[in-house]
Amino acid sequence: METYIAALDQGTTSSRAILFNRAGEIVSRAQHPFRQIYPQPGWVEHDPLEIWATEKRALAEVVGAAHIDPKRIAALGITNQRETTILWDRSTGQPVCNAIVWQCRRTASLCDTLKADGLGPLVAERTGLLIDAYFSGTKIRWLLDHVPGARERAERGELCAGTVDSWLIWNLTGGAAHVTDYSNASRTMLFNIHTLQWDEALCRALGIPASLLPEPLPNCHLYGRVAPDIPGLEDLAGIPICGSAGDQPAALFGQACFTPGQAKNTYGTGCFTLMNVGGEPVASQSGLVTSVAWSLGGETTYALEGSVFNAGSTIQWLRDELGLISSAPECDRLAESVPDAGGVYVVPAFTGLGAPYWDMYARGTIVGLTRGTTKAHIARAVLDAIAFQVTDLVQAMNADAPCPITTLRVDGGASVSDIMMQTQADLLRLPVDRPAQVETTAFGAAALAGLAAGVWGSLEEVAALRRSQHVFLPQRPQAACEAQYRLWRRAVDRALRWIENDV
Ligand SMILES: Nc1ncnc2c1ncn2[C@@H]1O[C@H](COP(=O)(O)OP(=O)(O)O)[C@@H](O)[C@H]1O
Ligand SMILES: O=P(O)(O)OC[C@H](O)CO
Repeated sequence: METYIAALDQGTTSSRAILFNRAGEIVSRAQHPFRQIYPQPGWVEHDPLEIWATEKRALAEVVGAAHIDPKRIAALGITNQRETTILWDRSTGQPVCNAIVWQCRRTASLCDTLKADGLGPLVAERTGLLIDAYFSGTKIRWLLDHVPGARERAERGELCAGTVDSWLIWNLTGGAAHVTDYSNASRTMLFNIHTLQWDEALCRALGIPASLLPEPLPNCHLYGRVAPDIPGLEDLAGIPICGSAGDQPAALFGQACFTPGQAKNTYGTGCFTLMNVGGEPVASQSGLVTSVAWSLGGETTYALEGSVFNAGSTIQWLRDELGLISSAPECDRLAESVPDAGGVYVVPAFTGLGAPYWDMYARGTIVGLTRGTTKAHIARAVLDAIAFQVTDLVQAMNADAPCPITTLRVDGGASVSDIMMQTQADLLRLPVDRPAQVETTAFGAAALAGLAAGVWGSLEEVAALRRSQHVFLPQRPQAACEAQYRLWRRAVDRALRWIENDV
């Protein structure tokens, strides 16, 4: 009889659920977008109750659509937008305010203070990160400082803090489990990636009581079971929740990058290039960070990572704010209608720039406009910008890693764009390998849960499920690509340090 594995993929712009069978095929899927809340320039929030409601609905729908006996679901895996921070009441389960999203820059000045206080080297050594508003630590601190009564309630042990994995597992287990996995924990700036525990010195430096934090656990682990009384999920009661990872390490896992040196890039709201660097963290000299990718069977695998804050979100901006396109695929069609961007460069530093620049004060810019610039050139420049940013990451990674990347595996919503994938291969001078199944993030979570539940017996079995759909090879002359890349770097210079004070 067929066995199924359910995965929740809680992304920045939508909540998804996917049901996989043992062959790793999608049996059913459901997806619900939710509100992006921008209370001030540079600030981004989500409503935690909306995240839970949309994820719960998606899960109920995938099971309903598959017309299967829910008892055939062997395991539930969770994957999530990382760093986004939620604070909630331990007894009522009610969030104390909106979630602060990973892209939010509100703690930029606090980060400057921590840097000025000389905390940078300790953060790098213990957590593998650098000090930036991106990571959860300063977001928790901000909530404790700004939500009335929060610090007192936290000190009395009345509140829970967590990233979205913690929030979902808490809700799915009816409040029985306040946990996180090592990959998510390692994005907080509070987690020691060597000892796999919360770091007391960093918690103290940020003024965060340890009682607030979830229990950090490995990625294949029985975190809890679906509670019996969740409206809409009654049929799923008792299903073990036994796989969890942040969406980027989950994609690395789902892409079967199990050998050190293998790398992937995910083209979603942002872009995230991760390389499996094996059992020891790598200290980056090039503006990358190191996080726990996963920990299975007592063995921890680390990933070198470059994160770009705005990628697919730039296509959404063309659609929603500028009204230049009515859908993301239309961006491809427009871009394909011109031979190149006509000298236009878009730097989508809407919320600053992440790796390798790490400039919280950069802002977006468009340069190279002429009277002949059309919206097709802008669309093309946006797709180019995404590929340029990934080129920045791969170059940094090649400088840090023991051996250079030989193939880039790709996935994520925007990886369906052929024109962008071709541009990527041209710029990198590398094969860009897109799998048949681009839902690698959800599959990674399902694979972790399926391994824990014994649906799959080994990493080799999981790796055998991956198929390439298309491998893009470099086509354009190298000299032209290099000239274009040099202009990109010049455009980035124009965007850096655009605003000087706190956002
Ligand atoms: N045909 C397309 N061409 C280019 N980009 C696309 C296309 N379809 C979707 N996208 C982009 O993919 C992104 C969504 O990817 P997804 O992996 O679902 O993101 P997330 O997990 O961050 O919510 C959106 O930002 C959207 O602009
Ligand atoms: O929601 P995504 O796929 O853009 O991923 C968000 C990242 O995890 C943020 O670090």
